[in-house]
Amino acid sequence: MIPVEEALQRILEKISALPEELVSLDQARGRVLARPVTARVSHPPKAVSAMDGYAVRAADVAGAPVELEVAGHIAAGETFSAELGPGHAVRIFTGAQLPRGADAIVIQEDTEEAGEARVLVRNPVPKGYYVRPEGLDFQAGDIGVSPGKRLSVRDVALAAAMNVPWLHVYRKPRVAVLATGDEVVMPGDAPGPAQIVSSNGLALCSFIEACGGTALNLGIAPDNAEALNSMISGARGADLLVTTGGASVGEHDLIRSGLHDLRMDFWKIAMRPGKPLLFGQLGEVPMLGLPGNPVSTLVCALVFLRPCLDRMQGLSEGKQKMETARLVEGLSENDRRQDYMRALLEHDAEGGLTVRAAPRQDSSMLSTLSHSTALIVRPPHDPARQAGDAVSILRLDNQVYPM
Ligand SMILES: Nc1nc2c(c(=O)[nH]1)N[C@H]1C(S)=C(S)[C@@H](COP(=O)(O)OP(=O)(O)OC[C@H]3O[C@@H](n4cnc5c(N)ncnc54)[C@H](O)[C@@H]3O)O[C@H]1N2
Ligand code: MOO
Repeated sequence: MIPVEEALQRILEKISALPEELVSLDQARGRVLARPVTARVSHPPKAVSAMDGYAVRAADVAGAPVELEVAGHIAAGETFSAELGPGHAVRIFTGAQLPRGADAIVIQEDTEEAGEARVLVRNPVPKGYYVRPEGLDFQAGDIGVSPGKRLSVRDVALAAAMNVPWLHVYRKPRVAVLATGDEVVMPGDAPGPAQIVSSNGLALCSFIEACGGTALNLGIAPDNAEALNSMISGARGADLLVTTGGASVGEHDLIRSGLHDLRMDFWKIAMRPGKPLLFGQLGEVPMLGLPGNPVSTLVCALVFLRPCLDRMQGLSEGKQKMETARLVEGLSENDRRQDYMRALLEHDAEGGLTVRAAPRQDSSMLSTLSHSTALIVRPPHDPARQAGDAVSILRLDNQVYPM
């Protein structure tokens, strides 16, 4: 059994960033940027008013109250060619460009009409008051978003404002998913008397999509080598193949022994759940063989599949972010497998983070996994722990990237 860290390293050695492609902005959210977003315009392109009111010279209203002559009217989108002379104001609206000579805005609430084309300004305003100077937000040539970032809605908004309608992003990883086993049927089908419903195929597809990949669901292969080889050939051309089930030692477990084109790198790791994990290459396609127990499949997806998807998309992260929490109840000594225990996060009276392991850790129990908010990660041979001891945890609520 090889350690988890070594297994991850050996997997990642075989995974690299996919080529770039160009996408339109409306397809860009959630993709990982491959080249910088560089502003093609400045924002605002010229100084503009931040309020509805009057553009003035601050020096003219220094002795307010004072009356000014209204020399014109500028709405957003209009330009005003004349220069604002001393003793004059121009009626202006939010987003409209300031006339030359104006250096401040008086909001309309602080004015009064004073006859035909005249306005009374009640109070003085400083230079620059309610003026958005040219390039306040960004200047043409500024870098808005740097490569290697997964694009948020805010990044898309910024790229749009920078007038960059197409972005270079890494291609989405295409990941083929094959579930195996005579005992599992597709969700929605009626299970036979000794059958259960397959959760793993759909769970993996949904995990892959949530991590920014495209899942190719190859269905469920029965436990016979011919059908398995035929169905798995559907993964040709994918960037990665993930199987679930059939990875262990039983005579119906065919993933390790029954695949014609498999070149195995390693099998079996010091991890619970997830011991029979397999990694290799099926033809040209890297292949991750996950154990069939549903919790094992998903914990392995978090620990191994997620870093692969990140790397293929050009993200440098990849490593899971560990935190610490104090145990609510003690734990007995760990054996030689790194343990990922399903658990609930809580807070103590002082607001400190605490964690409580689920009473049953059976790797078939999806209900426990679904209700858990964290995994307690215990290294091999971790000694017995008492209530109050600090342990490492992985949060389950923020492991998949925020939408
Ligand atoms: N003698 C031994 N038996 C087992 C060992 C071992 O070392 N020696 N390892 C155990 C461990 S740990 C695990 S994990 C499982 C993994 O076995 P497989 O990867 O071969 O998976 P299966 O045997 O096919 O299935 C295990 C379990 O999961 C259920 N399953 C399978 N596919 C799905 C699916 N798509 N959706 C939901 N549930 C699924 C299946 O019905 C079994 O209950 O092996 C242990 N045995
Ligand atoms: O390692 Mo298995 O994945 O414990 O249940």
